[in-house]
Amino acid sequence: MGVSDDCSTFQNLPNLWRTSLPNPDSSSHKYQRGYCVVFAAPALTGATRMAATAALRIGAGLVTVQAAQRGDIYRMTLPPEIMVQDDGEPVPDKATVLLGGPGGISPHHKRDLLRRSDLPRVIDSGALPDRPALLNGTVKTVLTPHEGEFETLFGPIGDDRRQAALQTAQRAQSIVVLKGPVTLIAHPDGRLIVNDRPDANLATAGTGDVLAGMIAGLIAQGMDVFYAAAAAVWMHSEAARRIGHGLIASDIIKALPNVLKTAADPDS
Ligand SMILES: NC(=O)C1=CN([C@@H]2O[C@H](COP(=O)(O)OP(=O)(O)OC[C@H]3O[C@@H](n4cnc5c(N)ncnc54)[C@H](O)[C@@H]3O)[C@@H](O)[C@H]2O)[C@@H](O)CC1
Ligand SMILES: Nc1ncnc2c1ncn2[C@@H]1O[C@H](COP(=O)(O)OP(=O)(O)O)[C@@H](O)[C@H]1O
Repeated sequence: MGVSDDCSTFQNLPNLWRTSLPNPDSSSHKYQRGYCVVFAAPALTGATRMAATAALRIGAGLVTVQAAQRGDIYRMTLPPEIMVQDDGEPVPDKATVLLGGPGGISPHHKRDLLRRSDLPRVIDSGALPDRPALLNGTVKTVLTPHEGEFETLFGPIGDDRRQAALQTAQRAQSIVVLKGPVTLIAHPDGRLIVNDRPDANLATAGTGDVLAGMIAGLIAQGMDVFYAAAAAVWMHSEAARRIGHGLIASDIIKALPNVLKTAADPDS
C-alpha cells in the first residue's frame, strides 16, 4: 500500500485509491456521473476556464459556471460543453460538488460557498477562508492552498510541513492539500498522503487552477474526497512527467484521457 514513516502516512501511489476511482457503467447517464458547479472569477476568466474544463475532462457528467458578473464573456470563451448561469441564478439542485477560488471569487459567491456545508466543496486560492473554523467543517471539504496562501491564512508552516497540514485539517475538519514540489494531502483523522514528485515544469501559471478542477471533477462523480484529492494530485504529476519541458497548464487537461487509463490499470 505504500505505507511509509508510520501507519497513517502513505506515499501517493495509484494502489492507494484505484478502487475508489469513479467507474461509470455502460448504462450511466450524465447526471449519474455528477454535476460540478464552478463559481467564476470576476476578472481572471482563464483560471475559471481551466478549472471547469479540467473537471469535465476528468469525468464529471455536467459542469456549470456561475458567472460573477458578465455571463456573456464566459459563454463566448468556455468550451461549448460547459454551461453558464448568470449571477443571481440559484445553484442547480442536482449539483454534486461546488468549486470556487481559482482566479478569485466575488465576495457574495465566497460567502455562499463557505456556508454551503451541505455539499462537497473544493475551496482554492481566493475562496480560502481566513479562519479554518469558519467552514462549519465537514470532511467533504477540500482546501488547496500553496505555501504562500497557507501561511497568510493559517499561520507559519515552520519546519514541519506535515504537522502544519495535519493541524489545519483538524482545525478545519477538512481535507488540506498543501501544494508544492512535495504536495501533502492531510485528513482531519490524522492520515497523510505524500506526493513526492518535484517537477519544475509544474511551476507555471494555472497549474493550481487545473488541479482544483480535477479534484472537483472526481468528487462530483462520488469519489471519496480524501482519495479524490490524492488521485488528482497524482494524475497532475503524472501528466507533467509525460509532457515534460514546454508544459503549459492546459496541456495537463489534454493529457488526462491517457493518464486516466494508467491510473485505472492495475498493471501499470
Ligand atoms: N490565466 C489566468 O486566469 C491565471 C490565473 N491565475 C490565478 O489567479 C489567482 C491570483 O494569482 P496570483 O499569482 O496573483 O496569486 P498567487 O497566490 O499565486 O501569488 C500571490 C503571491 O504569493 C506568492 N506565492 C505564489 N506562490 C507561492 C508559493 N507556492 N509559495 C509561497 N509564496 C507563493 C507570490 O510571490 C505572490 O506574490 C490565483 O487564483 C491563480 O490561480 C494564475 O494561475 C495565473 C493564470
Ligand atoms: N517545483 C514543483 N514541483 C512539483 N509541483 C509543483 C512545483 N511547483 C508547483 N507545483 C505544483 O503546481 C501547482 C501550482 O499551483 P498554484 O501555486 O496554485 O499555481 P497557480 O496559482 O498558478 O494555479 C500545484 O499543484 C503545485 O503542487
